[in-house]
Amino acid sequence: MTAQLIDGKTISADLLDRVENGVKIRLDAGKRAPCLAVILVGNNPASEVYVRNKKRSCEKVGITSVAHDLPATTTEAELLALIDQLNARDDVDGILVQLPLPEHIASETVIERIAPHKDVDGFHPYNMGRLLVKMPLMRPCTPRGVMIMLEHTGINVKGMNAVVIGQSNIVGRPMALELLMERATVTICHSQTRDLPARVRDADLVVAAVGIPHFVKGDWIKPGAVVIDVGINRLDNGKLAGDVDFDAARERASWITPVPGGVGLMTVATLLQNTLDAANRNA
Ligand SMILES: Nc1nc(=O)c2c([nH]1)NC[C@@H]1CN(c3ccc(C(=O)N[C@@H](CCC(=O)O)C(=O)O)cc3)C=[N+]21
Repeated sequence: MTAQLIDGKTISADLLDRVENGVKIRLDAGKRAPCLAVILVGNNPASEVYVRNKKRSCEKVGITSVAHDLPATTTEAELLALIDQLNARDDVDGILVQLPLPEHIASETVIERIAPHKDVDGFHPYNMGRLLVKMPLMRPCTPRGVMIMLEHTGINVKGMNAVVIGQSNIVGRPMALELLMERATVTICHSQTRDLPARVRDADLVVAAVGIPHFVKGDWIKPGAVVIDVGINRLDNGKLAGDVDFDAARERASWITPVPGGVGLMTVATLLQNTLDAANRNA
């Protein structure tokens, strides 16, 4: 069996069209365009690329983006003061602080400072807690994007054995909560999990979010399983690789996401959906 591709390009383009439409509906109703503030501290080249992509996607759908590019020497107090200003502005709907931050800044402190209703990343403990109790407000972009991909593909996770590999705050944990909300039987695996291959072999749905290229081997995949690859790993040859050994996994899975062209594109599109949702709730 060769898996069918879950195509992030098509599905994210579809989502961006829906967001663009949502923006038009606001404008027709005499409301202003949604506005996203993007804060970048320092000059991590990967972060600069991501932030540029976010800006370009905003333009495409008619969302206003305001860039705050700060030097690497910015103090935590200065960053917190900027967030306070943006929190207080009625014309800013979403605030995104690009991660990772320089080491002298505590990202937990920064994330907690963002007003929860402007936290378009969904990383604030308030928003994580809302997801935990099945009252989601702002949902983390990557897991929400994965759920949109599954729905678009017609995959119903109810009753599936879902294995999430990775327990991070930004992907693994909220991914598990999203799948649980749709009544999958969810297992979160991590670096201390015993016999990970055995866990994966039992999975109808695998979400790989480890950050190690080709970490998940093809022969771990149960025949017919759905494979979602969240990994974005830059190899020495400059190419991008996922966390899954794609070529081998593809021979066993029923559906699989490619890298690039998979989940990453959904993350950005979902960020814009979150920004539109925030604007519609706020003003
Ligand atoms: N506050 C914050 N929010 C984030 O959402 C956030 C962040 N910080 N820091 C960095 C990570 C990474 N991230 C990606 C977004 C899009 C692609 C993406 O579009 N990938 C494409 C193209 C990749 C390429 O060609 O470079 C693809 O997979 O096909 C990847 C990774 C968001 N992040």
